[in-house]
Amino acid sequence: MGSVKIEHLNKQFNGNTALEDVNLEIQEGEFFALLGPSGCGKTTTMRCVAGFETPTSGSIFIGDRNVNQIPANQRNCGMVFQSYALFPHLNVFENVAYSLNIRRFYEGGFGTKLSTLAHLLNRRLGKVDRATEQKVRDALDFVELGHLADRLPGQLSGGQQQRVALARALVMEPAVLLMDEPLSNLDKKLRNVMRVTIRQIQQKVGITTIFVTHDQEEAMSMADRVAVMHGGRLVQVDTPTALYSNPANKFVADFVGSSNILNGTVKGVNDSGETLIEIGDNRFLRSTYPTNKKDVEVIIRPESIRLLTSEKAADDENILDGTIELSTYLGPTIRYDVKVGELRFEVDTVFEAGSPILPSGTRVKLQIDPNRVVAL
Ligand SMILES: Nc1ncnc2c1ncn2[C@@H]1O[C@H](COP(=O)(O)OP(=O)(O)OP(=O)(O)O)[C@@H](O)[C@H]1O
Repeated sequence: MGSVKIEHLNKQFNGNTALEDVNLEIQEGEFFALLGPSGCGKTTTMRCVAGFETPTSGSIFIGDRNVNQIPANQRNCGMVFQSYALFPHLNVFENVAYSLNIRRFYEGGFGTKLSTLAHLLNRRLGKVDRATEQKVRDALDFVELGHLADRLPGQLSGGQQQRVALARALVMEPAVLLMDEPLSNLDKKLRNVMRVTIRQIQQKVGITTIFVTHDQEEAMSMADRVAVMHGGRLVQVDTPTALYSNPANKFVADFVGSSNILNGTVKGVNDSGETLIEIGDNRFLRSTYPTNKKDVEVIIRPESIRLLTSEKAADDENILDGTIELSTYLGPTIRYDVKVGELRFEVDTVFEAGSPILPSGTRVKLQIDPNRVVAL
């Protein structure tokens, strides 16, 4: 069983809190991302699961088993790191075979220990018997590196090295795969390719995976569910779509995608049950988002705003008059910075070939769907 449960996990380093009451349940086969800025506790959470860090308090279960007292090498977790951590003097095949040999050493009887040690002394730890050779070949074929089995890591690209690291973790058939910023050393294009590769491999194997990243795009595009962390605490655990459309607070809204965040005052509820919010400058927005607060933070995604150039647009609370201050061409989209009185909005529109990019100074109207106005 590869499910993971974390209960009331706390971790302090020299009296400083790194994790505070972290509670998580990760389902078997789930691809789960831990997302947050540097220092928020992602790696510490993962290291506690792996057994490299001892919790100050709290419990960790892998399947039904409480693993608090179980050493790292018996937790059946596969690890993939940012740095690949391959042995430079062993070829690809030997690197993948390494962990199998180590297990053989620990689990084998005296004779096996002796023969594995002999390999070690000969610096031929990668050599395996026929029974395990097939496993290594299968793992390499799985990550499509069978043809490079004889290469040294230094003769591979970053993406290929990371696939070797993945094969080395998977060959052990772990219950849980733990990946700590595995794509951070790769350039953007390769990162995008590797996201798809890792996700496809994970789905094929069906292995429970915990993936640590500070890159929201990475987490959102790969994971079934994402836990957003901040200051050692879990802020929100949700599917990528729910995180994006219903952020629990300003931190999540800001960290996951870009947002227009305004201070608002709730003025009442109209006949349709919509909340009427004053956003300053005697301007109002209607929101279908229920709130019982008076002072709220209004969150609107840049792509939730329609930019109208027609003077004829009907007057409505949710149509604001503004002026374009800056137009930025981003390839598939155009980002407009629009001034509305003292307020500023970022608006994303889809770029259509042949249609003009509106220049600074253009008078526009911003139409905001009440369903897309989040009030927190
Ligand atoms: N071995 C350690 N000794 C002391 N403090 C530590 C140790 N490991 C982590 N910390 C502290 O615990 C906090 C959480 O660190 P952690 O590495 O888990 O964060 P992170 O979210 O993974 O950050 P990053 O994305 O930069 O790796 C940080 O304040 C860090 O300085």
